[in-house]
Amino acid sequence: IFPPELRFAFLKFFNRIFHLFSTYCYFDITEIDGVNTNELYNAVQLYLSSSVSIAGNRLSLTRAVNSSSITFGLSNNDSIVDTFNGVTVLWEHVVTQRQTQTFAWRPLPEEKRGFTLRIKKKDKTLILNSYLDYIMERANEIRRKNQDRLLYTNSRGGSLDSRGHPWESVPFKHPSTFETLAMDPIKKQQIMDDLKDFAEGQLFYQKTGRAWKRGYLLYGPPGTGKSSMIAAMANYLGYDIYDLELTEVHSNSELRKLLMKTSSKSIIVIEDIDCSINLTNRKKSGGASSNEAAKRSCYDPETRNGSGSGEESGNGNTITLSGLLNFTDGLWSCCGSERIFVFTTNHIEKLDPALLRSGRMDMHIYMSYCNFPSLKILLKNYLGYGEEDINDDVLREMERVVEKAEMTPADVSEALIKNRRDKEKAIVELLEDLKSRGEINVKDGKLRGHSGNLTELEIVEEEEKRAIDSQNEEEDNDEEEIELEDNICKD
Ligand SMILES: Nc1ncnc2c1ncn2[C@@H]1O[C@H](COP(=O)(O)OP(=O)(O)OP(=O)(O)O)[C@@H](O)[C@H]1O
Ligand SMILES: [Mg+2]
Repeated sequence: IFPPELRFAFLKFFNRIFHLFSTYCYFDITEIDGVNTNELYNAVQLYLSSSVSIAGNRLSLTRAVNSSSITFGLSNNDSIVDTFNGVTVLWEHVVTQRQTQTFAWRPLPEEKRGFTLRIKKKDKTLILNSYLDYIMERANEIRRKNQDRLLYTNSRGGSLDSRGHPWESVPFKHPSTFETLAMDPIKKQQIMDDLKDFAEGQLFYQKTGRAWKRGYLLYGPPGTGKSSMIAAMANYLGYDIYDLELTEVHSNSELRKLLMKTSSKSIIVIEDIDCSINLTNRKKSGGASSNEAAKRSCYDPETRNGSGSGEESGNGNTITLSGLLNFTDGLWSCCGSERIFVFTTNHIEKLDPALLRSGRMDMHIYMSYCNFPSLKILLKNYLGYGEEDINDDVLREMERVVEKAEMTPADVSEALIKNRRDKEKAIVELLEDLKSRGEINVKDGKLRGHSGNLTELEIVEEEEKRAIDSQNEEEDNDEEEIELEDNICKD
């Protein structure tokens, strides 16, 4: 009887009256917002999956790509009650059929899915924002926990994939953990505490005005567990790893782009930093002592202060140390947060002292040859033997010779794997091996501890001191060079 316009206006009016007097307000979170996927929808789905109990009558089960576990979800048109800060809310999963599409850039799913959140009007201002933030955070946490770590590499040499990403990823399933890592337990605990403080330190970093990042320099002979330590860190914190191949990066700006495309909660690794690129002669490159170079640097602010992005030309690879330091330390390092930088090297003395200066890399970790505490961890890992399972004399003998032998944990692991079927034989052969290597080292005077009376800690300190001394010398030379440059400029 009524014309449709009138009917529509009446319904609208009625709806308004209804909402005016209703004690609830409703929020729709649709799966697809226009043509884009709505991140909040996925987050809510994941978040609710942690609150839905398996006891429900009808649940939807999903297992995402790269995920190692199954998540439960609300099935169609089901609802669930949740509480946050003492406020109760209701979530409903709404699924309706989509009307047939006439034209679309991208085919949309046939079903229109969404969540409706019902909150009491009086609670809306109290919780809405913080509740949604909390959901996003929880969802990220669940995602990280469910998903296997990812290992990213830039080995494609600067080319981008179809989505414009310079990084290529593979699932990362390294079994190394701090438990299996053979090193001094006290040092290990310090590193674990440091990592934990970092991961939980958002407020601290905010309060102190520091960028939320941390740098570790791992150094020591090959086979002492530097790469294993990185894997253990990633497994401990649940972070992804970005393995940065510096030789594949052609300029400082490319390095910056790579950094911008890394996600937070990740470890950015540069392995063998001394070998991957010649970063030592940053100011001397191109013969800076010649007049011509000095003149050029006078007019080129980037070369002059050594801290600009300084894309130098000439050799094919124009990435510079200042570019790298900007990457880890400068303003660019702060785009994104919660990042850990790890550099590894076998020769700390070859590194530019600028990298070693205090504040650059927050922690310098020396991965040493196998000592007695690490040996005990390896025996436990590979043979399942605790101290009580090994003959006391054998154990004391091992303790006496292990440091002289200068065997890396990789060598010891090899020796133990070889005889893992016959544990007694493994112990005997390992002891023989340790003894014979120790004797050879003492005979050749190879052990610095014997010839120069230095302990391991002193050796480490000596190496770092030598590196920093050489930096001071270099700075003196640089000052002379700059004076020369200034004179040339004045002329
Ligand atoms: N500290 C350690 N604890 C447990 N296993 C270790 C340790 N160090 C080495 N290993 C064993 O030796 C193998 C090689 O170690 P890793 O690759 O971590 O050494 P690295 O220090 O990174 O060597 P490189 O300097 O050559 O890269 C590992 O697969 C691991 O099984
Ligand atoms: Mg390694």
